[in-house]
Amino acid sequence: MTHTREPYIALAGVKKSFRIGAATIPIFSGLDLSIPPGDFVAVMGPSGSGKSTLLNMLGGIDSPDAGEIRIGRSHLEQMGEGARAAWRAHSMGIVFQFYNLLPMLNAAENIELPLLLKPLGRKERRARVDTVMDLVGLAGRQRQFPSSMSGGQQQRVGIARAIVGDPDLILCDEPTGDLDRKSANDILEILGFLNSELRKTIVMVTHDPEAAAFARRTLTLNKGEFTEGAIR
Ligand SMILES: Nc1ncnc2c1ncn2[C@@H]1O[C@H](COP(=O)(O)OP(=O)(O)OP(=O)(O)O)[C@@H](O)[C@H]1O
Repeated sequence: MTHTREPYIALAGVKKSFRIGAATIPIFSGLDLSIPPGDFVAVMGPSGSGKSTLLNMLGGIDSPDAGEIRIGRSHLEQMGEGARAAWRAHSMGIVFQFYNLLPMLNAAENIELPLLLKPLGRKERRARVDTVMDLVGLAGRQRQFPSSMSGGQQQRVGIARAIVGDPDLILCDEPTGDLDRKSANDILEILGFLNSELRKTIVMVTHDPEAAAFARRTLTLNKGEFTEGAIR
């Protein structure tokens, strides 16, 4: 039996700049990154260093100007918008700082949303929603609306929605940025469980060194380059 040590996420020579009027603002001019399957990586770095831009490119929401972004067997930089949308629907889930829940839908309906893109019957969808709600500690709260939930509970809904399609990759953009310490740690423990028990690969952008300590590895992004470890 051969053991491959292929990275799960591989960025090579990624270039990205934004144009504002006549000015071009370079963000990355040759970014490399290698993340093995099943890792839990915290990405730190000063404001404006490109953390959200990186996450958007890993999620196939934004594309690089040049270079390669491979996730699993998929070369995102070679895909058109339609193929990337299909890849997003099957391969990754995103957890946002401010939850991004739809206020007119209850918890179960919010979590069910990504499944509506899949060929699943209503019964199967509801069974999967119940399973992930149990997993994040929201059993029995199916009919509760986001407006009546605490921040920590809303983020549990956000995580359940991210994992209901069973993606290999979870991207988190400041997932605890809106939470008190206790709720933040509860959320980070759930992410840790998803990583260690369900083998999800997690990339989490955070400003919080205590949050980063829950990851297996911390990278700091600064001036277009990664360095190993947290900001000192
Ligand atoms: N769509 C865009 N158009 C123009 N400039 C952009 C765009 N998106 C990001 N930028 C610029 O790119 C740089 C990196 O932004 P990004 O949001 O990725 O940084 P960040 O590290 O996530 O910052 P923060 O920690 O403040 O969230 C910033 O200078 C930002 O102004």
